[in-house]
Amino acid sequence: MRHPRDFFKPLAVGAPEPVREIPVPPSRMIHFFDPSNEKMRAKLPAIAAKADIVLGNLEDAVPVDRKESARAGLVEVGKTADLGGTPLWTRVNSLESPWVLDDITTLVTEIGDQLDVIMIPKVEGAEDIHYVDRLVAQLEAKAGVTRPILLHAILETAQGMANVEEIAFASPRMQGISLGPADLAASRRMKTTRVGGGHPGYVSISDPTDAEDLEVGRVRAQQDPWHYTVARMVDACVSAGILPFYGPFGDIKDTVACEAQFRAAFILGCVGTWSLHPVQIDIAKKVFSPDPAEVAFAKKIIESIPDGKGVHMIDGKMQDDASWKQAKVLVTLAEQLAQDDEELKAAYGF
Ligand SMILES: CC(C)(COP(=O)(O)OP(=O)(O)OC[C@H]1O[C@@H](n2cnc3c(N)ncnc32)[C@H](O)[C@@H]1OP(=O)(O)O)[C@@H](O)C(=O)NCCC(=O)NCCSC(=O)C[C@H](O)C(=O)O
Ligand SMILES: [Mg+2]
Repeated sequence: MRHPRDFFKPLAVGAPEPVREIPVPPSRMIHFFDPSNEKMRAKLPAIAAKADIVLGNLEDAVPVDRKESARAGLVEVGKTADLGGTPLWTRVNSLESPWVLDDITTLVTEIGDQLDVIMIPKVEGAEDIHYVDRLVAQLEAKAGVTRPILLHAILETAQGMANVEEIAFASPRMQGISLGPADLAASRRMKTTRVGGGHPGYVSISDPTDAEDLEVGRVRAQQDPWHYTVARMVDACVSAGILPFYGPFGDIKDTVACEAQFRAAFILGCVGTWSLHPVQIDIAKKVFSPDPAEVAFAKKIIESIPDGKGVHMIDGKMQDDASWKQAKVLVTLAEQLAQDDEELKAAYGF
């Protein structure tokens, strides 16, 4: 284990100094695009104008015969596309794959100053992050990259889940963690073919209203199979000072269920999610920007309790030091998002 005092020294001579605080720009959605797809590359400036973050995906969903062209396409994006200041991320291939070394080497040396975050799939423990951390530092030094590239882990194996805390604390480069529900479901041998979201078999059932007939009057409600995982990921991230994200929702046509899944993650503490299709950008924006009515009530709490202490009744509800802090979370997020968004500024009354 590294000595805490060494944590902020570069891991290679000439690499930029590690960051002390993780930057928190609007991060409501990480929009995935396939850089081997010329049409998607051409549309990227328009997508970047709407999305908080754009991510060139090199891993799953990119066919084997397009791995090289996806990498080259992302280099072209980094060198030529006008993203108007929207952060550019990548998801590289997994660490056991034959492509990842070339992914990281090419991207850091060719477009290291354009790349904000490298997302690492299927992270199983701190050792995976340590490997990438040192490699990226060596490449940053070689290429003269001026600010450190951050790392983001995807939780998508049972082993990774068991080690989520050590992953979150593994390096000062750690920016955040996302849930990878498809790979995680497979790793855990969960019985679902869905990419995120609920399942009609995962339900709670009310008691029967007729003791003789067990079918009568019983209400079934689908539960969220990702509740435990997301909550644990949020705790690991917050305790390490990094950002938790939900992941993909694969049923692109079911915008209603997508919104419900995103909202559950938002309420549990996630700062954002992935969008796989342009339609999911607007859903994420709506869900991960706090509701103006809640923000108005939170502002009322803060205004009514200027020192944030003691017990108060506001609109019939008890408020105290702790609920003042809850209100602060909502208002701080709303203020941050409203800075670059006139519509939200008006909606929140700032
Ligand atoms: C899911 C898709 C394959 C659907 O694509 P398509 O059938 O082409 O959808 P549409 O016809 O509705 O598309 C309309 C137009 O929008 C463009 N489009 C579609 N998706 C994107 C996008 N992500 N970014 C930019 N533009 C997009 C289409 O080109 C159409 O354009 P036009 O013809 O000009 O009108 C597709 O959306 C897609 O490939 N999405 C990304 C999928 C992806 O990245 N998957 C990997 C992440 S999820 C994962 O890996 C699982 C995870 O790791 C885990 O373990 O859980
Ligand atoms: Mg995956």
